[in-house]
Amino acid sequence: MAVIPVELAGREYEVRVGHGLLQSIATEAEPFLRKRHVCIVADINARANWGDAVSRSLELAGIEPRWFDVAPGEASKSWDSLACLTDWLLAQNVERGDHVFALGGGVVGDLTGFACAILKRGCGFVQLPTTLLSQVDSSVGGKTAINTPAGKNLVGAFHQPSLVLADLNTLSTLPQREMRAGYAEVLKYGVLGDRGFVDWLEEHGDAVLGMEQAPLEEAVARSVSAKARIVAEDERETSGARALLNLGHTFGHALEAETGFSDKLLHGEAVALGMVLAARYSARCGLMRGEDAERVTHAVDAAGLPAEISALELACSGGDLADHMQHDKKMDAGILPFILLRGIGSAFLDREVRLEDVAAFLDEQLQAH
Ligand SMILES: NC(=O)c1ccc[n+]([C@@H]2O[C@H](COP(=O)([O-])OP(=O)(O)OC[C@H]3O[C@@H](n4cnc5c(N)ncnc54)[C@H](O)[C@@H]3O)[C@@H](O)[C@H]2O)c1
Ligand SMILES: O=C(O)C(=O)C[C@@H](O)[C@H](O)[C@H](O)COP(=O)(O)O
Ligand SMILES: [Zn+2]
Repeated sequence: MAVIPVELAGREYEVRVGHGLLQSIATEAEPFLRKRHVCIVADINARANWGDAVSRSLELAGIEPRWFDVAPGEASKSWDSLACLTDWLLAQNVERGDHVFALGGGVVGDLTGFACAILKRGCGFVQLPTTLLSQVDSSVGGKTAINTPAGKNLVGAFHQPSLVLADLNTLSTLPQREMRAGYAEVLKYGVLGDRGFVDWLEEHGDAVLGMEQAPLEEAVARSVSAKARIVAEDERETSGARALLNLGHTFGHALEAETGFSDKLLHGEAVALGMVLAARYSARCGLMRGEDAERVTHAVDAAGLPAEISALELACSGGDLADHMQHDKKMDAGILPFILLRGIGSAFLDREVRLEDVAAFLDEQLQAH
């Protein structure tokens, strides 16, 4: 098992990455189980596959699990779900000192984390991520949110979990498409700040996607360590360091909005395509060599992720996509900083980008091929 600390000003929590953590959850999470029952917010597919293991461990320790089911999909990151969940948590008499557990992917983690941020002005929570994406990214760092019709994650809070248990066994039931989507965020850590990790993924990516034990554990642990380092440096995305984790997301969130947060494009797929667009735009601006942009495109394509926006056959213009970007949370005094690349492993925040130029670039990309 790998144990990665997330060190914040004055506090710290652990991300544990390993096999079989859920079947000993009562021991792993013992300090956060202070009553004879615990509230668990669960994605229904995660619960169907892994709920019994969790229940068994808790019940053996004399703790009753109380379940709140969440339907799969982005639609659950909504005001309606948040209202139902907070009402249910209140009905369970959750107190500020209690911990609510989130079992599932990023949707359940983001929704539960936000509910816990506002419940009685803040109660504890523990992340039990069951998708590759949530293990390497969303369960760590305390960004919690729901979507609104105006865009992605537009209402939320920073609220850190007290513990993250990433049980790699849970990935054995994850559909391959979801594995690939999570792999996009793994690749992101390399492209934004660790060229050596990109080299490693080029060699071991297939083994990671094939869920071979050692490479999978290494990929998850390296990703979590990269995220923990950045979050420790800039917990609330104020200095610019954390904004680099948004590589591919300015494009990606616009694509998710344009496709209605639907299954047509999963978050990880949008990020993969967004990374390709950020790399190509960087090359077009003369910031990065064209061959490095091609290398990013190839890494995305080789993982079975979408690399060409034209293939989505969107009925929109570059300007429409740029309009979605107006809601981006990085927008500052009318300027939207973009995360661009000087090379693989060298992302930076560019405040000089003109949205009209991005729109023109996207028009070219929408028509290419
Ligand atoms: N807070 C953050 O820092 C952060 C970071 C990255 C992404 N996100 C958010 O995370 C969300 C995407 O998360 P995701 O990719 O985990 O998607 P998800 O939560 O929608 O889960 C993906 C699918 O996998 C199923 N599933 C989950 N675990 C399973 C398992 N073990 N076996 C079988 N099926 C399982 C779910 O039912 C769902 O259909 C997006 O909303 C994104 O915005 C947040
Ligand atoms: O943790 C972060 O910081 C990230 O940016 C991680 C992203 O992968 C994640 O999708 C995040 O939710 C996007 O943040 P947002 O602030 O653009 O909503
Ligand atoms: Zn993301």
